[in-house]
Amino acid sequence: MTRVLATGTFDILHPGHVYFLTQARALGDELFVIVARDSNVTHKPKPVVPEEQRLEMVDALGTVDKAILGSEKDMFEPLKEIRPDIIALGYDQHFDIELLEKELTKRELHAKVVRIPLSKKCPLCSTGAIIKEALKRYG
Ligand SMILES: Cc1cc2nc3c(=O)[nH]c(=O)nc-3n(C[C@H](O)[C@H](O)[C@H](O)COP(=O)(O)O)c2cc1C
Ligand SMILES: Nc1ncnc2c1ncn2[C@@H]1O[C@H](COP(=O)(O)OP(=O)(O)OP(=O)(O)O)[C@@H](O)[C@H]1O
Repeated sequence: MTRVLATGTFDILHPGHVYFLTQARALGDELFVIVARDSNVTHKPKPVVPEEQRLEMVDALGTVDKAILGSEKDMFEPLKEIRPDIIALGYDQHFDIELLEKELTKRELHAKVVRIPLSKKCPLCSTGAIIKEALKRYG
């Protein structure tokens, strides 16, 4: 069994997320997802949807075998239990593949890190774009 791990904020689900998770799932036999904690989303505006609700939506997707909320303190903590064979990174996730693999090896975790490309064009395949459109109409 090849276990794949995908991570992300997943604030306001859209087909880009479905594409990312479907591609990640296709890399192995089962897909685990770590949903980012509200307190850790500092690289962009805070999520509109609270973490428990983001988790509930991701966990309900057919492609996802198990979704959990990440650690608030240490991103490597949940990996000790999940022990993924492959980690799928999104096209815009700010991690360097080599550096991440080195940090994993240091902790005796031996996952291959793979980057999933951007999906083909779709009108609102970005949480930021959905929020902008909603503000234009209702703001
Ligand atoms: C291997 C790995 C483990 C992660 N573990 C956590 C975690 O435990 N808690 C958390 O809040 N974020 C964790 N993250 C970070 C986020 O889930 C997410 O990748 C990050 O916020 C950037 O993605 P985004 O642009 O979708 O928000 C982890 C990321 C990676 C690559
Ligand atoms: N259109 C897309 N194609 C492929 N992957 C995507 C797409 N949109 C999001 N993802 C991936 O899904 C994961 C979670 O995405 P995230 O929660 O950052 O949403 P987002 O729509 O990219 O947000 P924002 O628009 O605020 O940057 C990330 O790994 C991201 O790269």
